[in-house]
Amino acid sequence: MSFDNDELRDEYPDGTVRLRNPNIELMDQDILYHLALGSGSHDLVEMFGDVKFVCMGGTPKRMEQFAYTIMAEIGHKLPCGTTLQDISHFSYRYSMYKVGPVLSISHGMGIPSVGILLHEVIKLMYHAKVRDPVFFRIGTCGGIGYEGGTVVISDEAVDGALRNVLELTVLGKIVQRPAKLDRRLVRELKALADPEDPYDTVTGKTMCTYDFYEGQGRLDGAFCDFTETDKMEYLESIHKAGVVNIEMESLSFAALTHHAGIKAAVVCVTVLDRLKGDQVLAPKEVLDEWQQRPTKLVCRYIKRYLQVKGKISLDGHGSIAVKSPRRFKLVQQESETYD
Ligand SMILES: O=P(O)(O)O[C@@H]1C[C@H](O)[C@@H](CO)O1
Ligand SMILES: O=c1cc[nH]c(=O)[nH]1
Repeated sequence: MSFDNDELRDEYPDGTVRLRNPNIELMDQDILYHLALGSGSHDLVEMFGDVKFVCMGGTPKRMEQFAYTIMAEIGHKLPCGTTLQDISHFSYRYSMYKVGPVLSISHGMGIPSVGILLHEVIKLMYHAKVRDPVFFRIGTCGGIGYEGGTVVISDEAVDGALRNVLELTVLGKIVQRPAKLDRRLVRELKALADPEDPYDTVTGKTMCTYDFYEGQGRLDGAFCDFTETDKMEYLESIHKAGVVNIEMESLSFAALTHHAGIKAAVVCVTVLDRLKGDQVLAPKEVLDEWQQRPTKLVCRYIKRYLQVKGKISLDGHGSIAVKSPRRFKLVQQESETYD
Protein backbone atom coordinates (compact mmCIF):
# COMPACT_ATOMS: atom_id res chain seq x y z
CA MET A 1 0.00 0.00 0.00
CA SER A 2 1.59 3.28 -1.04
CA PHE A 3 -0.57 5.67 0.92
CA ASP A 4 0.94 9.10 1.32
CA ASN A 5 -1.03 9.64 4.50
CA ASP A 6 -0.10 6.35 6.15
CA GLU A 7 -0.09 8.05 9.57
CA LEU A 8 -3.86 8.39 9.29
CA ARG A 9 -4.26 4.70 8.45
CA ASP A 10 -1.91 3.56 11.21
CA GLU A 11 -3.56 5.74 13.78
CA TYR A 12 -7.12 4.74 12.86
CA PRO A 13 -7.01 1.14 11.57
CA ASP A 14 -10.78 0.73 12.04
CA GLY A 15 -11.22 2.78 8.85
CA THR A 16 -13.21 5.61 10.41
CA VAL A 17 -12.58 8.95 8.79
CA ARG A 18 -10.34 11.19 10.88
CA LEU A 19 -9.89 14.91 10.50
CA ARG A 20 -6.54 16.63 10.32
CA ASN A 21 -7.99 19.32 12.53
CA PRO A 22 -7.75 19.13 16.34
CA ASN A 23 -10.27 21.96 16.75
CA ILE A 24 -13.34 20.01 15.71
CA GLU A 25 -13.52 17.59 18.64
CA LEU A 26 -13.17 20.49 21.08
CA MET A 27 -16.29 22.19 19.70
CA ASP A 28 -19.67 21.72 21.41
CA GLN A 29 -21.28 21.22 18.06
CA ASP A 30 -20.25 21.45 14.43
CA ILE A 31 -22.66 23.15 12.06
CA LEU A 32 -22.33 21.87 8.51
CA TYR A 33 -23.74 25.14 7.26
CA HIS A 34 -23.93 24.44 3.52
CA LEU A 35 -25.52 21.03 4.06
CA ALA A 36 -28.18 22.25 6.51
CA LEU A 37 -26.99 19.63 9.02
CA GLY A 38 -25.20 19.79 12.38
CA SER A 39 -23.66 17.47 14.93
CA GLY A 40 -25.80 19.07 17.67
CA SER A 41 -29.07 19.25 15.76
CA HIS A 42 -28.99 15.86 13.98
CA ASP A 43 -28.12 12.30 14.98
CA LEU A 44 -25.48 11.98 12.26
CA VAL A 45 -24.46 8.44 13.24
CA GLU A 46 -28.07 7.29 12.96
CA MET A 47 -28.65 9.18 9.70
CA PHE A 48 -25.36 8.47 7.90
CA GLY A 49 -23.45 5.77 9.82
CA ASP A 50 -24.09 3.13 7.14
CA VAL A 51 -22.74 5.20 4.21
CA LYS A 52 -20.13 3.47 2.04
CA PHE A 53 -20.21 5.47 -1.20
CA VAL A 54 -20.36 9.23 -1.69
CA CYS A 55 -21.12 10.24 -5.27
CA MET A 56 -20.91 13.86 -6.38
CA GLY A 57 -21.62 15.70 -9.60
CA GLY A 58 -22.29 19.25 -10.72
CA THR A 59 -26.07 19.55 -10.91
CA PRO A 60 -28.90 18.74 -8.48
CA LYS A 61 -30.88 17.07 -11.31
CA ARG A 62 -28.04 14.70 -12.26
CA MET A 63 -27.57 13.69 -8.65
CA GLU A 64 -31.30 13.17 -8.06
CA GLN A 65 -31.38 10.98 -11.19
CA PHE A 66 -28.29 9.14 -9.96
CA ALA A 67 -30.05 8.48 -6.64
CA TYR A 68 -33.09 6.98 -8.41
CA THR A 69 -30.85 4.93 -10.72
CA ILE A 70 -28.78 3.44 -7.92
CA MET A 71 -31.98 2.79 -5.95
CA ALA A 72 -33.32 0.64 -8.82
CA GLU A 73 -29.92 -1.03 -9.38
CA ILE A 74 -29.42 -2.13 -5.78
CA GLY A 75 -33.11 -2.84 -5.18
CA HIS A 76 -33.42 -0.30 -2.38
CA LYS A 77 -37.05 0.20 -1.37
CA LEU A 78 -38.57 3.37 0.02
CA PRO A 79 -41.44 3.22 2.52
CA CYS A 80 -44.74 2.95 0.63
CA GLY A 81 -45.98 6.25 -0.83
CA THR A 82 -42.74 8.15 -0.20
CA THR A 83 -40.18 9.69 -2.56
CA LEU A 84 -36.51 10.54 -2.08
CA GLN A 85 -36.00 13.70 -0.06
CA ASP A 86 -33.32 16.31 -0.64
CA ILE A 87 -31.67 16.19 2.80
CA SER A 88 -29.89 19.52 2.23
CA HIS A 89 -32.88 21.27 0.69
CA PHE A 90 -32.90 24.04 3.29
CA SER A 91 -29.30 24.99 2.61
CA TYR A 92 -30.41 26.22 -0.83
CA ARG A 93 -26.83 25.40 -1.92
CA TYR A 94 -26.30 21.71 -2.52
CA SER A 95 -28.74 18.80 -2.92
CA MET A 96 -28.17 15.52 -1.09
CA TYR A 97 -29.99 12.20 -1.43
CA LYS A 98 -29.38 9.02 0.54
CA VAL A 99 -30.13 5.57 -0.86
CA GLY A 100 -29.03 2.90 1.61
CA PRO A 101 -25.20 3.06 1.72
CA VAL A 102 -25.01 5.60 -1.13
CA LEU A 103 -25.01 9.39 -0.80
CA SER A 104 -25.62 11.40 -3.95
CA ILE A 105 -24.72 15.08 -3.68
CA SER A 106 -24.53 18.00 -6.14
CA HIS A 107 -21.33 20.04 -5.88
CA GLY A 108 -21.99 23.04 -8.13
CA MET A 109 -19.32 24.36 -10.49
CA GLY A 110 -15.63 24.74 -9.83
CA ILE A 111 -12.96 24.22 -7.19
CA PRO A 112 -14.32 26.64 -4.56
CA SER A 113 -17.78 25.06 -4.63
CA VAL A 114 -16.61 21.44 -4.55
CA GLY A 115 -13.95 22.35 -1.95
CA ILE A 116 -16.46 23.75 0.53
CA LEU A 117 -18.68 20.72 0.02
CA LEU A 118 -15.76 18.32 0.54
CA HIS A 119 -14.79 19.96 3.85
CA GLU A 120 -18.34 19.48 5.10
CA VAL A 121 -18.88 15.98 3.69
CA ILE A 122 -15.54 14.77 5.09
CA LYS A 123 -16.59 16.18 8.48
CA LEU A 124 -19.97 14.50 8.03
CA MET A 125 -18.20 11.15 7.50
CA TYR A 126 -16.19 11.79 10.68
CA HIS A 127 -19.21 12.72 12.83
CA ALA A 128 -21.20 9.77 11.45
CA LYS A 129 -18.30 7.36 12.17
CA VAL A 130 -18.40 6.09 8.58
CA ARG A 131 -15.73 3.48 7.78
CA ASP A 132 -13.62 3.47 4.62
CA PRO A 133 -15.98 5.43 2.38
CA VAL A 134 -15.25 5.65 -1.35
CA PHE A 135 -15.88 8.98 -3.09
CA PHE A 136 -16.77 9.37 -6.77
CA ARG A 137 -17.14 12.45 -8.90
CA ILE A 138 -19.55 11.81 -11.79
CA GLY A 139 -19.10 14.72 -14.20
CA THR A 140 -18.92 16.21 -17.66
CA CYS A 141 -15.80 17.50 -19.38
CA GLY A 142 -14.24 18.58 -22.64
CA GLY A 143 -12.32 15.78 -24.39
CA ILE A 144 -8.81 16.33 -25.75
CA GLY A 145 -8.75 14.13 -28.82
CA TYR A 146 -11.91 12.27 -27.79
CA GLU A 147 -15.36 12.63 -29.36
CA GLY A 148 -18.39 13.63 -27.29
CA GLY A 149 -19.84 10.72 -25.33
CA THR A 150 -16.50 9.14 -24.34
CA VAL A 151 -16.18 8.12 -20.68
CA VAL A 152 -12.92 9.22 -19.04
CA ILE A 153 -11.63 7.79 -15.75
CA SER A 154 -8.97 10.18 -14.41
CA ASP A 155 -5.72 8.59 -13.37
CA GLU A 156 -4.24 11.93 -12.33
CA ALA A 157 -5.49 15.50 -11.87
CA VAL A 158 -3.35 18.46 -12.94
CA ASP A 159 -3.88 22.21 -12.99
CA GLY A 160 -3.75 24.49 -16.06
CA ALA A 161 0.06 24.48 -15.87
CA LEU A 162 0.17 20.65 -15.67
CA ARG A 163 1.05 20.64 -11.95
CA ASN A 164 -0.28 17.71 -9.94
CA VAL A 165 -1.12 19.85 -6.88
CA LEU A 166 -3.98 21.94 -5.57
CA GLU A 167 -2.70 25.37 -4.58
CA LEU A 168 -4.47 27.24 -1.79
CA THR A 169 -3.66 30.53 -0.12
CA VAL A 170 -3.89 29.95 3.64
CA LEU A 171 -3.11 32.84 6.03
CA GLY A 172 -1.51 34.64 3.11
CA LYS A 173 0.83 31.76 2.28
CA ILE A 174 0.66 29.35 -0.64
CA VAL A 175 -0.05 25.78 0.44
CA GLN A 176 0.23 22.90 -2.03
CA ARG A 177 -1.70 19.65 -1.61
CA PRO A 178 -0.87 16.65 -3.84
CA ALA A 179 -3.84 15.79 -6.06
CA LYS A 180 -3.57 12.00 -5.99
CA LEU A 181 -6.18 9.50 -7.08
CA ASP A 182 -6.39 5.82 -6.24
CA ARG A 183 -4.67 3.68 -8.90
CA ARG A 184 -6.37 0.47 -7.99
CA LEU A 185 -9.80 2.08 -8.12
CA VAL A 186 -8.98 3.36 -11.62
CA ARG A 187 -8.14 -0.20 -12.72
CA GLU A 188 -11.24 -1.64 -11.05
CA LEU A 189 -13.46 0.90 -12.80
CA LYS A 190 -11.77 0.39 -16.17
CA ALA A 191 -12.31 -3.37 -15.81
CA LEU A 192 -16.03 -2.70 -15.46
CA ALA A 193 -16.25 -1.03 -18.88
CA ASP A 194 -18.13 -3.45 -21.08
CA PRO A 195 -16.87 -3.97 -24.66
CA GLU A 196 -20.58 -4.01 -25.57
CA ASP A 197 -20.96 -0.39 -24.37
CA PRO A 198 -21.63 1.70 -27.51
CA TYR A 199 -18.91 4.18 -26.49
CA ASP A 200 -15.28 4.16 -25.39
CA THR A 201 -14.10 4.25 -21.79
CA VAL A 202 -10.54 5.51 -21.42
CA THR A 203 -8.16 6.48 -18.63
CA GLY A 204 -5.75 9.42 -18.57
CA LYS A 205 -4.67 12.72 -17.13
CA THR A 206 -7.40 15.24 -16.34
CA MET A 207 -6.70 18.96 -16.46
CA CYS A 208 -8.69 20.99 -13.93
CA THR A 209 -9.06 24.74 -14.49
CA TYR A 210 -10.55 27.66 -12.56
CA ASP A 211 -12.61 28.81 -15.52
CA PHE A 212 -14.62 27.33 -18.40
CA TYR A 213 -13.72 29.99 -20.99
CA GLU A 214 -10.29 31.68 -20.93
CA GLY A 215 -8.99 29.10 -18.41
CA GLN A 216 -9.75 26.28 -20.86
CA GLY A 217 -8.43 28.18 -23.90
CA ARG A 218 -11.84 28.93 -25.40
CA LEU A 219 -12.19 31.60 -28.05
CA ASP A 220 -15.90 32.15 -27.33
CA GLY A 221 -15.94 33.78 -23.86
CA ALA A 222 -16.79 37.43 -23.21
CA PHE A 223 -13.04 38.12 -23.32
CA CYS A 224 -10.20 36.59 -25.31
CA ASP A 225 -6.63 37.89 -25.62
CA PHE A 226 -5.17 34.98 -27.62
CA THR A 227 -5.49 33.71 -31.17
CA GLU A 228 -6.82 30.45 -32.56
CA THR A 229 -3.19 29.47 -33.25
CA ASP A 230 -2.20 30.12 -29.60
CA LYS A 231 -5.16 28.05 -28.44
CA MET A 232 -4.37 25.10 -30.72
CA GLU A 233 -0.69 25.15 -29.75
CA TYR A 234 -1.69 24.96 -26.08
CA LEU A 235 -4.27 22.19 -26.56
CA GLU A 236 -1.85 20.16 -28.71
CA SER A 237 0.86 20.59 -26.07
CA ILE A 238 -1.32 19.32 -23.22
CA HIS A 239 -2.55 16.49 -25.45
CA LYS A 240 1.10 15.50 -25.97
CA ALA A 241 1.63 15.66 -22.19
CA GLY A 242 -1.08 13.01 -21.76
CA VAL A 243 -4.10 15.18 -20.90
CA VAL A 244 -7.26 13.49 -22.16
CA ASN A 245 -9.90 15.83 -20.78
CA ILE A 246 -10.51 19.18 -19.05
CA GLU A 247 -13.00 19.95 -16.31
CA MET A 248 -13.20 22.10 -13.17
CA GLU A 249 -13.29 20.02 -9.96
CA SER A 250 -10.92 17.03 -10.14
CA LEU A 251 -7.93 18.83 -8.58
CA SER A 252 -9.78 19.72 -5.40
CA PHE A 253 -11.58 16.37 -5.36
CA ALA A 254 -8.30 14.43 -5.63
CA ALA A 255 -6.33 16.65 -3.23
CA LEU A 256 -8.88 16.90 -0.41
CA THR A 257 -9.90 13.22 -0.45
CA HIS A 258 -6.22 12.22 -0.53
CA HIS A 259 -5.46 14.55 2.39
CA ALA A 260 -8.28 12.90 4.35
CA GLY A 261 -7.09 9.36 3.47
CA ILE A 262 -10.26 8.69 1.48
CA LYS A 263 -10.24 6.56 -1.67
CA ALA A 264 -11.66 8.51 -4.63
CA ALA A 265 -12.19 8.42 -8.38
CA VAL A 266 -13.28 10.90 -11.03
CA VAL A 267 -15.39 9.61 -13.93
CA CYS A 268 -16.56 12.12 -16.54
CA VAL A 269 -18.16 12.05 -19.96
CA THR A 270 -16.84 14.29 -22.72
CA VAL A 271 -19.43 16.66 -24.20
CA LEU A 272 -17.21 17.68 -27.14
CA ASP A 273 -13.69 17.28 -28.49
CA ARG A 274 -11.83 20.50 -27.70
CA LEU A 275 -9.40 19.86 -30.56
CA LYS A 276 -12.41 20.41 -32.84
CA GLY A 277 -14.20 23.34 -31.22
CA ASP A 278 -15.34 25.30 -28.19
CA GLN A 279 -19.14 25.32 -28.21
CA VAL A 280 -21.17 22.43 -26.85
CA LEU A 281 -23.36 21.68 -29.86
CA ALA A 282 -24.89 18.31 -28.95
CA PRO A 283 -28.69 18.43 -28.47
CA LYS A 284 -30.08 18.24 -24.96
CA GLU A 285 -31.42 14.67 -25.32
CA VAL A 286 -27.98 13.52 -26.49
CA LEU A 287 -26.27 15.31 -23.58
CA ASP A 288 -28.75 13.73 -21.16
CA GLU A 289 -27.93 10.24 -22.46
CA TRP A 290 -24.16 10.92 -22.37
CA GLN A 291 -24.40 12.08 -18.74
CA GLN A 292 -25.79 8.70 -17.77
CA ARG A 293 -22.63 6.92 -18.94
CA PRO A 294 -20.34 7.71 -15.97
CA THR A 295 -23.34 6.95 -13.75
CA LYS A 296 -23.61 3.47 -15.28
CA LEU A 297 -19.97 2.69 -14.58
CA VAL A 298 -20.15 3.86 -10.97
CA CYS A 299 -23.41 1.93 -10.49
CA ARG A 300 -21.69 -1.22 -11.76
CA TYR A 301 -18.90 -0.69 -9.23
CA ILE A 302 -21.27 -0.13 -6.31
CA LYS A 303 -23.49 -3.05 -7.28
CA ARG A 304 -20.54 -5.39 -7.67
CA TYR A 305 -19.11 -4.26 -4.34
CA LEU A 306 -22.41 -4.81 -2.53
CA GLN A 307 -23.09 -8.19 -4.19
CA VAL A 308 -19.59 -9.45 -3.53
CA LYS A 309 -19.51 -8.08 -0.03
CA GLY A 310 -22.71 -9.99 0.71
CA LYS A 311 -21.13 -13.21 -0.62
CA ILE A 312 -17.63 -12.93 0.82
CA SER A 313 -18.30 -11.09 4.01
CA LEU A 314 -16.92 -14.04 5.96
CA ASP A 315 -13.53 -14.16 4.27
CA GLY A 316 -12.36 -11.22 6.33
CA HIS A 317 -10.09 -9.88 3.60
CA GLY A 318 -12.33 -7.05 2.45
CA SER A 319 -11.75 -8.10 -1.15
CA ILE A 320 -13.92 -7.34 -4.11
CA ALA A 321 -14.32 -9.49 -7.20
CA VAL A 322 -14.42 -7.47 -10.39
CA LYS A 323 -15.95 -9.31 -13.33
CA SER A 324 -15.04 -8.06 -16.73
CA PRO A 325 -16.87 -9.78 -19.58
CA ARG A 326 -13.76 -11.87 -20.24
CA ARG A 327 -12.45 -12.56 -16.79
CA PHE A 328 -12.89 -12.38 -13.04
CA LYS A 329 -10.29 -10.68 -10.95
CA LEU A 330 -10.01 -10.73 -7.21
CA VAL A 331 -8.95 -7.29 -6.20
CA GLN A 332 -7.75 -6.41 -2.73
CA GLN A 333 -9.62 -3.51 -1.24
CA GLU A 334 -6.56 -1.45 -0.52
CA SER A 335 -5.67 1.98 -1.68
CA GLU A 336 -2.84 2.73 -4.04
CA THR A 337 -2.03 6.25 -4.99
CA TYR A 338 0.33 7.72 -7.51
CA ASP A 339 3.59 8.96 -6.07
O1 LIG B 1 -20.02 17.86 -12.97
P1 LIG B 1 -20.06 18.94 -13.98
O2 LIG B 1 -20.81 18.55 -15.19
O3 LIG B 1 -20.59 20.22 -13.39
O4 LIG B 1 -18.55 19.25 -14.46
C1 LIG B 1 -18.11 20.15 -15.43
C2 LIG B 1 -17.12 21.14 -14.83
C3 LIG B 1 -17.96 22.35 -14.50
O5 LIG B 1 -18.52 22.21 -13.21
C4 LIG B 1 -19.06 22.32 -15.53
C5 LIG B 1 -18.81 23.26 -16.67
O6 LIG B 1 -19.78 23.15 -17.67
O7 LIG B 1 -19.11 20.97 -16.04
O1 LIG C 1 -15.37 21.77 -22.17
C1 LIG C 1 -15.87 21.50 -21.07
C2 LIG C 1 -17.07 20.77 -20.96
C3 LIG C 1 -17.59 20.50 -19.73
N1 LIG C 1 -16.94 20.96 -18.64
C4 LIG C 1 -15.79 21.66 -18.72
O2 LIG C 1 -15.22 22.09 -17.70
N2 LIG C 1 -15.27 21.90 -19.94
